[in-house]
Amino acid sequence: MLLVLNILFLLLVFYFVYDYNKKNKRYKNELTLRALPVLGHLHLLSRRVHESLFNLMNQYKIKTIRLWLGDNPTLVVMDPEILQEIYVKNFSNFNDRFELPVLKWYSNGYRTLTNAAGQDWKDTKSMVIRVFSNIKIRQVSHIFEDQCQKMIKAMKNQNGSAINIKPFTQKYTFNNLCKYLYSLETPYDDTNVANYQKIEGLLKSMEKIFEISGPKIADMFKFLSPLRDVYFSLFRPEISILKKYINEIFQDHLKTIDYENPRDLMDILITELDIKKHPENISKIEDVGFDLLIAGSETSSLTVQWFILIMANYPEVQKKMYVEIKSIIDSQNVDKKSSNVHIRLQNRNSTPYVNAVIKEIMRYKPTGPFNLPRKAANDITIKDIFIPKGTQILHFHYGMLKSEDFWLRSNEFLPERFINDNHSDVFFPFSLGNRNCIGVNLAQDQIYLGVTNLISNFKIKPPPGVEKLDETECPGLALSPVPFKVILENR
Ligand code: HEM
Repeated sequence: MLLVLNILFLLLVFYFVYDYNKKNKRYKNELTLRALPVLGHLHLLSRRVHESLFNLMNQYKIKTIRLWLGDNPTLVVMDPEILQEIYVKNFSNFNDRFELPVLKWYSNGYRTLTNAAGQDWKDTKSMVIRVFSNIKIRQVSHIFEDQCQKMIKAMKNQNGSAINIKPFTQKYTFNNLCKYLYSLETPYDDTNVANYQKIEGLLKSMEKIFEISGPKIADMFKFLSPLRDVYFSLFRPEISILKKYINEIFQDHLKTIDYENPRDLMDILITELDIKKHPENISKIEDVGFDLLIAGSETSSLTVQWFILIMANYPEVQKKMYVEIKSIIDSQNVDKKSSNVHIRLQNRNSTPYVNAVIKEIMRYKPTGPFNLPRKAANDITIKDIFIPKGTQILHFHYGMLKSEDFWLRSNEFLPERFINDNHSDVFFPFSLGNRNCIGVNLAQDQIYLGVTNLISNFKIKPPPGVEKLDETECPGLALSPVPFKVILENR
C-alpha cells in the first residue's frame, strides 16, 4: 500500500514539474508571467475576469498577453493592429473556434453556425447568408417598425409606473428575429394563457442558455469533464424547449413551402438540406435555428437594456437626442398621435447625435467582453509574437474599448467622441474579417428603431428616490446590467 502511495506521489510531483515547465516556457522579447502548475494564470484573475485582466494588462503596459487559463493556452489581444493581422490578414489560420466543452454542448457537437468549423462552417454560412442578402427578405423595415410600435404600446400600458424593461426588450428582439427568419410572430398582449406562458418560457430558456454559455472554470480543466457533463445535463430542458419550438416552425413550413420561392430562413434550410431525401438533417435545422435565435436576440436586447439604463442616468443626453428627433418629427409633419413609431430607418442620416449615442453605448457597455474564441490552426508568427498551433485567441473587446491609449476619458460616457470620428481602427462591436457577426445590419436596424422611438415617446427616469441606477456589469458570455427598474414618462 505504502509503495502504491509513494508511486502516486511521485507521479503527481512529476506531473506538477512537467506542467509547470510547459506553462512557463519563455518566448523571445515577451513578458512572461509566472504560471502555476494546473491552474496556470488563473490565480491572477478574479471572478470579474474582464476587469482583473484589464488591470493586469494596464499594470504591465501591454496589449497582448499569453496566459494559461487552466489547461487552455491563450493569447489575449487588445492591440488593434495584431487583431487585424489575426482576424483579417491571416484569417484562414484563425477561422475556427477554440473547442470549449460549453460550446460543444451548446452547439450539439459544433453543428451550429456560431460554432461550426472548416467546410461545415462554410456550408452553413452560405445557407444562412442567403437570407441576410436576399433583397426581398432584406427589406425588413416594416417588420421592425411594427414590432417597435407594439413594444411601445405595451410599455405605455404600464401607465408610468416603475417597470423592469427586460421582458419588453427581449420580446421586441425575439419577435423581430422570429418574423425575419421564420415569418412568425408572437403577440405582446396574448390573452391566451398557454401561448403567453410558452413565450415567457422560451425567453427565460434563451436567457439561461446565454448565461450558461459564458466562460466557466469547468471549461478550463480536462479532469473536471465528468462533473461538467452532469452540470450541462441539468439544462437539457432549456435546450429542448427551444428546439421543440424550432421543430414546430419547421413542421408548419413543411406544409406550405414553395421550393421555388423561399419565404425565409426556414424554407432555405429545408430546401438546401434536402429534408425529403435526408430526414436526418432535421436536427441540423433545429441546431442552426436555435443558434440564430440565441445569437441574435439576447445581444440586441441587452444593448437596448443598457441604453435605457444609461439614459436614466444621463438626462442631458436624452434631451439632446430628443431635440434632434423632434426636429425630424416637426420637419416631416409626423402625426405623433396616429402611431408610436415616429422615426424610421431612412431618418438615420439626419440623426448624427443619436447615431453617436448608440455607438457610445456599445463602447461604454460592450455586450461581449471577449468576443467568441478562435483557435490557431497552425504555428504562426505575427509581429514578433509566436502563436503556437492550438492557442486560444481571445479578442479582448472590453479592454480595447476601455483603454486610455485609444480613448480619451475612456471611463466616461461621452457620445460626442463619435460625432466626427467612427474610430474604425479600434471600434469593432461586431468583430471583423470573414467570420464577423452575420446579423450586424439586423442588429443595427432594430437598435436604431428601438432607441429613437423610445426617446420620441418617453422621458426615461430612475424610480422615485433613486438618484442614479447601478451601472455595474454582471459577467458572463455577455455583460448584463444588474436588474433595474425605470419610469417611462409619456412625452
Ligand atoms: C448588438 C447586437 C450584436 C452584437 C454586439 C453581436 C456581436 C457579435 C460578435 C462579436 C460575433 C463574433 C464574431 C467573431 O467570431 O469574430 C458575432 C457572431 C455572430 N452573430 Fe452577432 N451580434 C449581435 C447581433 C446579432 C444578430 C441580430 C444576429 C442575427 C441572427 C447575430 C448572429 C450572429 C451569428 C450567427 C454569429 C456567428 C458567426 C460565425 O461564427 O460565422 N448577431 N456577433
